[in-house]
Amino acid sequence: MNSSSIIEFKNVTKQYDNDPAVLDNVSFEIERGKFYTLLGPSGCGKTTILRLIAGFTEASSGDIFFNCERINDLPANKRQVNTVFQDYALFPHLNVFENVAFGLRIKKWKKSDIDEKVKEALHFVNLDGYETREIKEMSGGQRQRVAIARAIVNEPEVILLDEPLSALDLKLRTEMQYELRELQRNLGITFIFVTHDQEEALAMSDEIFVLNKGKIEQSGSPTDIYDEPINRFVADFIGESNIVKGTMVKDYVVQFTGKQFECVDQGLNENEPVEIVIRPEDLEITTLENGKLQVEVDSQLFRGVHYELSCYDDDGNEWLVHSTKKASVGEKIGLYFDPEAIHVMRLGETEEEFDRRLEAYKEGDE
Ligand SMILES: Nc1ncnc2c1ncn2[C@@H]1O[C@H](COP(=O)(O)OP(=O)(O)OP(=O)(O)O)[C@@H](O)[C@H]1O
Repeated sequence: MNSSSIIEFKNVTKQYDNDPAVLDNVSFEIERGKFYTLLGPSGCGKTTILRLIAGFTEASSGDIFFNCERINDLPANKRQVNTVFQDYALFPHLNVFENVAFGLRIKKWKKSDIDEKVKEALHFVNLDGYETREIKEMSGGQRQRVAIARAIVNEPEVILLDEPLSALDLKLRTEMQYELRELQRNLGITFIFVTHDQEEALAMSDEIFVLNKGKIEQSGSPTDIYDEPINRFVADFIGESNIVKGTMVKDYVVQFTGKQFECVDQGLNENEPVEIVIRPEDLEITTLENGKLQVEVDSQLFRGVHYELSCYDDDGNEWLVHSTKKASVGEKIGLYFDPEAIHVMRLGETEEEFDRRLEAYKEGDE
């Protein structure tokens, strides 16, 4: 275990009865003081990972470490973690102060210490002066803050947050994203946040784990995951993408749609079949002659900041384009892109193989 790691999963599997594994031989490390996000579609196992860390459920096999100690058999109340649930799980009959103080009262803290700690926690979440308010008199965003205050008052080493923003409307949700991120930086506590919203994950995290069907497909920083998705699932799940089949002709040359293009990838085999990702915002509308691809515009929507065009090439591949320029439906246009805009994905590449290739690519960049 790395010395900066606080949690480690080693080959952890979770299975209910004879059903397929909900988590399938999952291994990862969580470093102290960072903001992690578990991202993936419904049912992929995100909450199960949180429950295993919190001690609300047991692993079927594998080892879970906390500060280098194996904690598989440690009861939930002995673990240095607190959970903020999706519905906040506040006590409706207690006021704000008592909700936050609850854990400290159970630990039989002195009244004066409780007063001080609760005030401090409420200050951290911008709820000074709300001590005597009833929970039912609080808005969704305020309830969320009470739930966070209740988690931080125990000074856990790790806070687990299970879709804590999903009940909020879009504007409040965006505000709370900033606040949560700020709070995590100020507290320096490790946050493990669960969401199925990729934009939220990209905006908030130091590290993202992308999960699918009980496995981690890819882990890395938001930019690594967005710019260099390991496979079709990650590319599709994180933002919109154009994905086509191609062939790596040789280092720095890739072929797709029957043409060869300069790219920045190297280290793959000659003539290896690959998949190509180009993000819609990396495609520029230009004249037919100046385009690297020639397409016909099938539909166009105004999205406020940009136009979203759906276009087709002669082979029937769809190309999504996000552009501040507009075109006309039925018009034939050219699409231009830089070599850096082409992301090459190896078919069936493991995360280790991919990481080695990403490192080599980054070193070549420096
Ligand atoms: N107690 C249980 N018994 C049987 N199956 C369970 C149990 N708890 C969870 N599961 C199954 O485990 C799988 C993963 O569930 P989990 O709650 O971890 O997913 P999730 O990624 O958090 O999904 P969501 O975003 O919908 O909350 C699901 O298929 C779920 O039905």
